[in-house]
Amino acid sequence: MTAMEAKNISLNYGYDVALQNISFQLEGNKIYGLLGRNGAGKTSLLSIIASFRQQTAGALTILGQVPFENAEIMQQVVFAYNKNYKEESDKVKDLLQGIAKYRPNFNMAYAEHLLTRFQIPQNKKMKQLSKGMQAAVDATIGLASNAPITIFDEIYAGMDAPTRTIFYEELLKSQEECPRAIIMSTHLVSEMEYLFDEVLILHKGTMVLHETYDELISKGVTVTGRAEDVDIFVQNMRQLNIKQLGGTKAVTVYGHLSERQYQEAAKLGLEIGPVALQDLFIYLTEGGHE
Ligand SMILES: Nc1ncnc2c1ncn2[C@@H]1O[C@H](COP(=O)(O)OP(=O)(O)OP(=O)(O)O)[C@@H](O)[C@H]1O
Repeated sequence: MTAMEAKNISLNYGYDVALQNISFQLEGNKIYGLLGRNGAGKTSLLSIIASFRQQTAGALTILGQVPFENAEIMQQVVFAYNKNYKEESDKVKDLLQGIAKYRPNFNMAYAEHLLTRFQIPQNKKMKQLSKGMQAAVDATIGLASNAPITIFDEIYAGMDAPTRTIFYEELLKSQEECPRAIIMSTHLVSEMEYLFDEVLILHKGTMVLHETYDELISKGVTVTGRAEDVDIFVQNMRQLNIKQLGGTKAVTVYGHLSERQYQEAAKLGLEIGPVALQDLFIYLTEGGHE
């Protein structure tokens, strides 16, 4: 089922072009990783999906309808981002109760379970929580809303590693119980890649890639073995990453290996392993492939 469709979306801020001719579809039961370097346009795109902004050109539909100023559809989208709670005197539990009122699928029992796991005191005022704790409340709102389109815009950066791990665990569990389209923009590519069913890469306001995680990861391999043998094997290939430890070298290359290359690698005793999404991401957004 198509949960969202963008057709030739563009966004200008005055004379600045932030998004150019973006088209893609999201299905209702997948986790999407939205990657892009600083200023690529991720937040701009997510704000349009959440109806915080309107595109300059192009068409967007959510569950078959135009979302902008459409109250019914806006309830179906939750946009979790690092909100500024400096002035927020509401206690955590009151904030959640307020949100639950206009979110038809909000699961308060689950929200309470999440707050307990994140060790957030529910009776504290929002403005009295630390940045990381506020981010955990943003994550709680995003997960407990059970919205068909759930967006997390880089909310993880302020969370410490144990909190992020709890968030990832809960995200996967919650997606299994209540599948939806989840879009996560991130810079934490290597620690989050296992979450993604599909990956979208924005670069300078254009969508340079939208593929399943498995397709994307098959675009490269890592060749490991004796340094001299690896050097000869990869000499005519596009090298994305090189690591050397003593006489052993691991080189990540872009492209598929032929059957003959696999045989040659085996003869040389080279190990062929997967590519890290992070290496592909850096390569695809460095301009090296253009
Ligand atoms: N309110 C605004 N007014 C003018 N230009 C803006 C505005 N918001 C964003 N931009 C510009 O639009 C472009 C895309 O910004 P956006 O915030 O969408 O990128 P991003 O991919 O989310 O970046 P980051 O990873 O750094 O958060 C940038 O060139 C930015 O300077």
